Amino acid sequence: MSVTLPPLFLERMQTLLGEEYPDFVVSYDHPRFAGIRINTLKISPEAFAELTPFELKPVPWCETGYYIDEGQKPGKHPYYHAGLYYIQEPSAMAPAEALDVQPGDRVLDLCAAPGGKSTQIAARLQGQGVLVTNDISEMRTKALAKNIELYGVKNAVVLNESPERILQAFPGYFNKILIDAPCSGEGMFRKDEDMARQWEKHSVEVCSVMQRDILKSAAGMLAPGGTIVYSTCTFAPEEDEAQIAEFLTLNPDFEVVPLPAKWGLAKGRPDWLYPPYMKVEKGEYTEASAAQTGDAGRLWPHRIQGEGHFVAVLRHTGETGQPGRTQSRNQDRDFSEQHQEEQEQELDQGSAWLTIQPAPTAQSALSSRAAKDKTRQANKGKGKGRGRRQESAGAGAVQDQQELLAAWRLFAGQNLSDTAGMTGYPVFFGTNLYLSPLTPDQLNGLKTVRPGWYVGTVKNGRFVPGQPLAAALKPGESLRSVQLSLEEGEAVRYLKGETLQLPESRLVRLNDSLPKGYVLVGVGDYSLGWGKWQDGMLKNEYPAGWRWT
Ligand SMILES: C[S@@+](CC[C@H](N)C(=O)[O-])C[C@H]1O[C@@H](n2cnc3c(N)ncnc32)[C@H](O)[C@@H]1O
Repeated sequence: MSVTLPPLFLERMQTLLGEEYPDFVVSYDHPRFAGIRINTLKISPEAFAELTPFELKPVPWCETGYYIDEGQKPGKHPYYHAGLYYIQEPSAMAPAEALDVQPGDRVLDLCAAPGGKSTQIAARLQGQGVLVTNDISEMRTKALAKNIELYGVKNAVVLNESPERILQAFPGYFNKILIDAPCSGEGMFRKDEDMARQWEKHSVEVCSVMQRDILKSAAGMLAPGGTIVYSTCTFAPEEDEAQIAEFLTLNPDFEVVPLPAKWGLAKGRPDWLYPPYMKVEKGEYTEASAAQTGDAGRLWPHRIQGEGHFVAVLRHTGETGQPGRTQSRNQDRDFSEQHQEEQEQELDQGSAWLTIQPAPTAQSALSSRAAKDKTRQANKGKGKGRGRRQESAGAGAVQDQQELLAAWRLFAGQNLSDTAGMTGYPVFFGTNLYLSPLTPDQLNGLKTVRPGWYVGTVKNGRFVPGQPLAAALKPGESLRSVQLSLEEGEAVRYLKGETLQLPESRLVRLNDSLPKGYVLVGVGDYSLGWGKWQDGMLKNEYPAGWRWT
């Protein structure tokens, strides 16, 4: 066996798996499986198949997932920097698929860093609805925020909170919740030998306690009729079936939705709820709850091509639209419908939701009465306090915010086409402007890493567009764009931060825009970042922290 596995782990797996055990153990001698998932916010799987440099083989349980051969370097390609795919272990693609996210849903990803499943959820939302993505680890939320930005997600809020505190802000709010729980990681041993070295029986017990608490908070945040997907990358029944059996015993208004009996997915194991080494008395769970754990799914490394996962789909049996089980602020019927209605009502009442229509000229952007009125409305009540990291907005700050919005409108008018979908609640962090799918009040008091889509900031009185703005735009949405070549190494030179010589004839210009100014730079049709063109030179605006090294 190429991986050294903890003896106690092997002993327990032998007890559990019996006749299947030899196949399970032999699977650790095989090479691990690597995969990529196509980011459909940027490209369709069909279009990617036309340009891919990799040999692709479909992952059966994920329409956008593909196996790639070990040894290929998908992280070292300009298409990776264009956010065309996420590098993801194939069995880890199953939980977000099981959540069956639809455009317009309100989704919470509670244990989300570094963002594999959040980017998958965002692609399913297609920019409609809300994704609140959270992780308790401040350090890990940095990678999460970067991935949300790289993959061109416009409608996500990134939090660094405990589930209990999110529950206080969002009781009964979400119709889909993913808990990709912290776990003892037994399914990671082949991929990451450190996990095997750090495993000890104790970690199963510690993780079980965390998982129970997270499930409890999630139940309180789910709207009637909603769905929670609970997943782990471990095989220990204490962290898998036992969590589900206990949850159902405590929450009889939930049921397990069976996973499809195909693709080599195995069923959950109710018979593992009382193995000799687990400290539970028979009868701890109701019979119905115990039986339902059989409808959960297990991905085994000796049965499928992947490292292993446990997935349970928990559906609240209450009717969507009925008064909530919790004191929900939002007991609604159809989420996309409601979200749209709320926005329209707010617009009617002249309140905060903002649709930035790029203004045709500088003058009209600044003098537009309507724009000024809306700005005033957008800033109403801003002094009441917001996300912990947000600046408190005194009179000076409100003035700054009005100037920031005016600068943004001016930038949008001079640089973006009217096909660019620029909508959201304006949220200000100092001089940084975000467009958020949630109101500032909804984020009030929460430790917010990104309140929404970062569009830019003001420096020396001028609007400087953000990298996430570029990452989420398509070439036709910017008045100036350029397609750099892959073969001649232009794209890599841009990604390394070089200034490029570029004749004016290479610029694609819309609406008679002048050549001088911000240019959306792409590899082929897929945006990478900003450049500034003047006199045959493309000045590089790709951020230092994102560069190709
Ligand atoms: C399995 S990893 C998540 C992987 C992620 N879903 C993905 O697909 O990229 C589990 C995460 O849970 C986070 N975590 C641990 N305890 C937590 C808690 N109480 N609330 C929220 N997140 C927690 C960890 O920091 C870790 O990033």
